[in-house]
Amino acid sequence: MIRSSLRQHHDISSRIASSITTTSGIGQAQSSRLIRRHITSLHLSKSSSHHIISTTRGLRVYHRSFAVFSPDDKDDKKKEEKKPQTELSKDSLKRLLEFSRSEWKWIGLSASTLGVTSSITLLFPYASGSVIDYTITNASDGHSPLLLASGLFGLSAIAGGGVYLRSVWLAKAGNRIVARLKQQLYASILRQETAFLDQHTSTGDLISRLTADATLVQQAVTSQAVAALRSIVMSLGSAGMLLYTSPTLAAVSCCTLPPVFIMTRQVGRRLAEQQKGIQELLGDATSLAEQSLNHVSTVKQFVAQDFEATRYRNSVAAAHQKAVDTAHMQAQLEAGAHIAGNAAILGVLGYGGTMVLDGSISAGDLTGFVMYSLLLAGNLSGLTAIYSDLIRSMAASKRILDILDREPLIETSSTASFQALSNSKNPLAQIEYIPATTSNLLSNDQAGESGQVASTEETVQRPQAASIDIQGLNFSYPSRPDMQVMNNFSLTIQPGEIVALVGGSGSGKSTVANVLTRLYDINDGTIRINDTDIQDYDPNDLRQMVGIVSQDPVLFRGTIRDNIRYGKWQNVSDEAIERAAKQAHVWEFAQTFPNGLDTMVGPTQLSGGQRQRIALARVLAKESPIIILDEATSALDAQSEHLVQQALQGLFAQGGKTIISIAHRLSTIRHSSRIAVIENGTVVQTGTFDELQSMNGPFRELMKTQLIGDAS
Ligand SMILES: Nc1ncnc2c1ncn2[C@@H]1O[C@H](COP(=O)(O)OP(=O)(O)OP(=O)(O)O)[C@@H](O)[C@H]1O
Repeated sequence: MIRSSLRQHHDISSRIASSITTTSGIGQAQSSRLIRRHITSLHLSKSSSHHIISTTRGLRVYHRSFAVFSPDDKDDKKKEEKKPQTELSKDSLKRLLEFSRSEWKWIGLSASTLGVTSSITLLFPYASGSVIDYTITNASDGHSPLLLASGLFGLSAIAGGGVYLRSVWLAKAGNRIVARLKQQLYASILRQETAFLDQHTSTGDLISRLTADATLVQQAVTSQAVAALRSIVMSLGSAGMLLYTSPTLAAVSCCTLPPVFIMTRQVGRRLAEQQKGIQELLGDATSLAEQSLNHVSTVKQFVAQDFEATRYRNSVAAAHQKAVDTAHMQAQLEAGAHIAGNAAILGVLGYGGTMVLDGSISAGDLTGFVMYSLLLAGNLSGLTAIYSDLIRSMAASKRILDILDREPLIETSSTASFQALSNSKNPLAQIEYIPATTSNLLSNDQAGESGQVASTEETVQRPQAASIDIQGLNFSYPSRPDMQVMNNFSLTIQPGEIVALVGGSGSGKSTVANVLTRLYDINDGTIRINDTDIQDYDPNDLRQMVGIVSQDPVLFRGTIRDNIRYGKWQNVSDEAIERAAKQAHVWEFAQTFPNGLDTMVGPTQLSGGQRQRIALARVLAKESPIIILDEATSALDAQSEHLVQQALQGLFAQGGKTIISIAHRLSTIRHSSRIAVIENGTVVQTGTFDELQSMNGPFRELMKTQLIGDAS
C-alpha cells in the first residue's frame, strides 16, 4: 500500500518540482520523472548516498554549489562567487549564440520579418498626421483619408503575415534550441563522475536546471531576443522619424532619456542579484519536496509530515517573499520608465502646442510626433523590462552551460548514441538507441597496452575469468578528503577465485567496488585487472567487465525482462534472459504474475528479495568476468538464499567468473576460496574459512560479534 502510494508521490514530486519553478513545454512531467529516476539512481550506490544537511534558521539549505576538484576550477569558482552575475554576461551570451548556431537560419528569418512589420508600424503615425492635416486644411494633395486607410489596411495584412511567420519560425527555433539544451545537459549530467554528482546532495538542483532554467533560456533565445530586436528597431525608427518631423521637439523629448538609462542600469544590477537568489531558493524548495516525497514512508513512520510540510512552507515562503521584493524593484523600474516616457510626451505636447500656434509645425505633424514619442517611450520601457529578463535568462543559461561544458574528470568513451545525440541536427526527431558494443570482454592477451580493444559484439567469446591485483591502495572520498577510507589496501585475486570481504560496518568493503569500477579515482596505489592498470581501460569497458549486485538494488520502471537486460538491450537474447532468470530464481515468482517476465515493475513494486533476484539475473545476463556481490542475498529468506547460492556455485563451477562477495552472513562466505578481513581500509587477515576459524585473530573476533548468529 505504502509502496504503491510512493509511486504516486514520485509523480506528485515531479509536479511540485515543475510547479514551483517556471514550467513550460510538452511532456515536462514525463521528462522530470525520467530525469529524477536516473539521476537518483546515479546516487544510489551506497557510497554516494551520504547526504550532507546543514540547517540555517530553520530552513534546510543544501550544499548546492558545484564543487569542482581541480585547484584551477576552485579558483574559478571563488572568482565567480566574488562576482555575481548582475550584468548581461558577454561570455554566456556568446556561448549561447554558439549553441544556437544551427537555428540561426530560423531566427534570422523571423528577425527579417521585423524589418517589414516595423516599417509598416512606423508608417501609421505619419499617415495619421497626414489625415489630420487633410481634414483641417482640406488640402487635396492626394492623401485622402479613405485612400490612406485602404493602403494602410493592405500593409497591415502584410504585417499580419509577417507576424504569423515570425511566431512560427521563432517557436521552431526556440523549441529546437531548448530541446537540444535539455537533451545534451541531461546526457552531460549522466556522464559526470560520481564525485561531482555527490556534491548535489539532492537531485532538485539538477532538475531545476533541466526545467526552470531551460525554460528561461528558451524565452531568452526566442521571445526576448526578438522583442529586444523589435524594440531596438522601433526605437531607432521612431527616433529617426522624430528627428525628421521636428528636430527641436526631438531635443525636448530626448531630455528624459539619460535618467531612464541610468535608472535601468542601477536597478537592473540589483534585480539580477535578486533573481539569482530566487532561483536558488526555488531550487532548495524543490530539493526539500524531492527528498521527503522520495522517502515518504520514512517521513510517516517518524510522524514528521508536519515538520516536513513546515520546512517546505518556509522554504517556499522565503523564495516567494524574495520574488515579491524583486517585483517591487522591477515595478519601480517599469514605473520610472513609464513616468519618464509620459514626461517626454507632456513636454512634447506643451512645447509642440506652442509651435503649432506660432505656425512652425502643423497639427498633423504634432500628432504624428506624439505618436512617434509614444512608440519610442513604449519601446524604451519595453527594453528595460527585456533587459532585466535577459539578465535572468543569462544567469540560467550559465547554470546550464556550466554543466554542459564541464569535462568529466573520469572521461568515458562516447557511444554511437551519444554522438548521435550531440550531432543531431534536428533535436525534435526521434533517434534510435544504439547500445554500446561489448569491447570489454577481455582475456589476458586481448588487453593491449592501452587496454583498448576493438568492438567485437558479434564475435564475442564467453568471458575469461579475470585476475584482480590491488596494491598499496589509499583512497578518500573527494567530498571528505580528510577521511582516509582505504589505507595501504592490498589484495590479489586469481582468475576464478571467490573471495569474501568481511569486516565491520564502514571498514571500506563497498568502497573496493567503487574504486574497482572507477566510480572514484584512487589517490595512491594501483589496481590491475588482467595485468592492465584500470586507468588504462576506458571506464565504460571496465564497468562492462564488472557486474555488481548491491544490497538495495535499483529496478527501473519497465518489465522484469527489461530490467534483466538493462544496459545490454538488444545485445542479449530472450533465451539468455530466461536462462539468467532461472539461475537467479526470478523465474519462479515471475511465473506467478499473469504476464510472467513481461510484468511491469517499478522501483518499489516488488519485495526486497525479489528485487535482489532480478538484480542478480541482470548481472548474470551481463556476462561480465568479474562479479561483486555486495550483500546481494541479504534480503532473501533462508531457502531462497540457499537456492541462489547453489545456482551461483553451479555457475562458478563452470568457470569464467571471478567473484568478490561482500557479506556478513556466514552462509554466504563459507564456500569462498578465500576470505579477506578488512579493518579501517586495510586487509588484516586472509585465508580459507577453516584456516581463519582455527586461529586467533580478527576473523575469530568478527565471528564472535557479527557472524556468530548465523553460524548457529
Ligand atoms: N560517497 C561517499 N562520500 C563520502 N564518504 C563515503 C562515501 N561512501 C562511503 N563513505 C564512507 O566511507 C567509509 C567506508 O564505507 P563503505 O561503504 O565502503 O563501508 P562498508 O565496509 O561497505 O560498510 P557496511 O558494511 O556498513 O556496508 C565509511 O566511513 C563511509 O561513511
